[in-house]
Amino acid sequence: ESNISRYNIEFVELGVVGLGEFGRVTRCVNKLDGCVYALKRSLRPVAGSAAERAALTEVYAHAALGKHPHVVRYYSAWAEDDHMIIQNEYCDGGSLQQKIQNGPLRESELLLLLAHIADGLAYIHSLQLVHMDVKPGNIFICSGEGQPAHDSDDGYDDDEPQYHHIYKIGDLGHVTCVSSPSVEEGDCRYLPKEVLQEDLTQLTKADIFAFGLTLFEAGGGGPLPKNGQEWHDIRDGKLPDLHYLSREFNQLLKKMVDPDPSARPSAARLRRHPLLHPAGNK
Ligand SMILES: Cn1cc(CCO)c2c3c(c(-c4ccccc4Cl)cc21)C(=O)NC3=O
Repeated sequence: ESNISRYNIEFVELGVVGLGEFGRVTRCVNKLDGCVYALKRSLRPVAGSAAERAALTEVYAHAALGKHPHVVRYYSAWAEDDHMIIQNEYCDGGSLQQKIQNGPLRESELLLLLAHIADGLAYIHSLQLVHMDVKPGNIFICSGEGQPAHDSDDGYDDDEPQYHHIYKIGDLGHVTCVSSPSVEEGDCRYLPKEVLQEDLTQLTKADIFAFGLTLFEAGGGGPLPKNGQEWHDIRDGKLPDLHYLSREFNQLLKKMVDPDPSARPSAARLRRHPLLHPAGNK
């Protein structure tokens, strides 16, 4: 282990924000620009392995996706000491999975999540790419704290930080192109039946399915089954109602997880959904 690593030269570790078989994610400040980043450090995958392809796909996807307000931003990636390191935007509000652990989101919050992630997915799909691992653990929250939402002379006291958090899609390790012959399956709890059956003809709708179950779980419908009869019931369109949510929202969730991928709304359609434009309903 040489300690002249770029990681140690350019960054100071502030804390660990994630640990897993994938490696470890730390919150680091870059000594040069003074900004805080999330750095994932994982064992360098074996040359020629699926893990190496996934690691390269992740970096290619980040480079191709560039900057978007609802996709976690990529800054750099490098290899050292037998490890792979990717430097991304640090989202200070934790993941949606962590937020759900404190209780389900109310409908107004679910609509913000719907608007932001539909926007991010529409962008990814517009580049002929698909995420393939949409789930609460891969959606991160930026508090957006401090940026005054108003200009200075509108009567709001400026020292009051404005809280309006932003949801972003992260972890592009399963990204592939819509016409890809091969797919690295994501988390089976969010996987639609057609992908399991190797029907890869409508991959953007697999992201919509996973996003529908993500919203269902965020609305208190979890925990989701990994297999068995309950898993199949959901794929047969039997998604339980969430009684404290509106009928329209429940109908939308059912459309997003429809057994027929063609019946699911595209991300672009979701962005225009009446639930997101109440004024238009009058
Ligand atoms: C576990 N974990 C916790 C966080 C911080 C949430 O407040 C986190 C982040 C990322 C990632 C991440 C995911 C996949 C690939 C690379 C990274 Cl850095 C993982 C993260 C990432 O890209 N940006 C993050 O904030």
